[in-house]
Amino acid sequence: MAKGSIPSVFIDGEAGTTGLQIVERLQGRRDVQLRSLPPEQRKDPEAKRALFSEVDVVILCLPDAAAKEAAALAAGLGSQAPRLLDASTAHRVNPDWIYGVPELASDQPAKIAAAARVANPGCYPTGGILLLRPLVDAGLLPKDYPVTVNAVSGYSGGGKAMIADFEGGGAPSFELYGLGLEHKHLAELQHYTGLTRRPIFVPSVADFRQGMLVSVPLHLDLLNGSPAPEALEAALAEHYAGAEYVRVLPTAGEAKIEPEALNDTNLIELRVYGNAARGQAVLVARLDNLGKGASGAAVQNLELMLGLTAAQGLEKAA
Ligand SMILES: NC(=O)C1=CN([C@@H]2O[C@H](COP(=O)(O)OP(=O)(O)OC[C@H]3O[C@@H](n4cnc5c(N)ncnc54)[C@H](OP(=O)(O)O)[C@@H]3O)[C@@H](O)[C@H]2O)C=CC1
Ligand SMILES: CC(=O)N[C@@H](CCC(=O)OP(=O)(O)O)C(=O)O
Repeated sequence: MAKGSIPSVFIDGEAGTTGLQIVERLQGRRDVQLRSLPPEQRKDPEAKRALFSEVDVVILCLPDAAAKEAAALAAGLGSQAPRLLDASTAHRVNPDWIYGVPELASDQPAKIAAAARVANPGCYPTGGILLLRPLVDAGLLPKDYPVTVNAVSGYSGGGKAMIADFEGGGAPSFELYGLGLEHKHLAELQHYTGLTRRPIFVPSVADFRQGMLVSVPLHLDLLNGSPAPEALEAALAEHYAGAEYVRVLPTAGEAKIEPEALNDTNLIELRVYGNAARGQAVLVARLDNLGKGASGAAVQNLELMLGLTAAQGLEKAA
């Protein structure tokens, strides 16, 4: 039950890249009351503790260490504790938290709706998991398939520091990274796809602010039943039938795709590029790293947690 007549939300880290975009998405909604701390108190634990006890949900948009501190602070409030929605990497494979990908399985929305603690997914895993999990569940992709996930992100994915680097001219126009093969998203990527073999993940960042492509090359003869590319597309389409924000689209003969088309939306598009004669395919997800990859997903989860509808949110306050 809400602490007031309209559910209240505090965004801890509202001055950061993800936090600001959630504020933008929630501002003016009549069905949510946004609470805030004065800038000089935004890192003050006492001020946070007082506000945490007054609100229904705290959205954590903080670095991992600060997110863990905030979660501990909330836990210390006992029955006054707010529900938490954490945008950081800190709790994504923690069994005490519910993973905030509503499209993961048919019972996931209900789990998110009932959860006291929800971990918003990472931007790259959102693409990788939505591409791969239905193929694993359908028995097409063997769980021990040697999966490689390649991806490119806009530089806002690196938060305020990376934005300053790129916009200040201090960054290269394109760069591969994560080449130590220990990227922080690997744990959730493997856990929620159900893969038993650790995937190889090769992220990259380029000189555009926002947008993302995640791609997975596949050798079709190594999949169960050597499916045609169309069978992979059909399995994805069947899994996401009715999913509001996921579109499974034909490639329509196109052999290229750019990353920015879904910016400022909460949509994700999934495509299967295939060459049946060569027995090869590439799965591609396109999303906004700050939309379905972060802030849009957070608002989608918040709506589930509070029983709000997206349509209500579109009616701005008079
Ligand atoms: N950018 C993206 O595409 C995505 C980011 N995320 C995750 O969201 C979280 C936030 O990232 P992002 O917004 O990009 O990062 P930013 O660096 O842009 O913002 C982080 C904000 O948190 C503030 N902060 C740090 N410590 C505290 C504290 N103890 N109390 C209150 N505020 C604090 C920072 O303040 P100050 O400026 O003073 O340091 C800053 O304003 C991270 O965990 C990130 O991994 C998740 C998905 C995508
Ligand atoms: C371009 C860039 O640096 N991207 C970030 C991921 C952004 C993100 O989604 O991070 P979390 O969801 O885990 O918080 C990175 O690779 O660390």
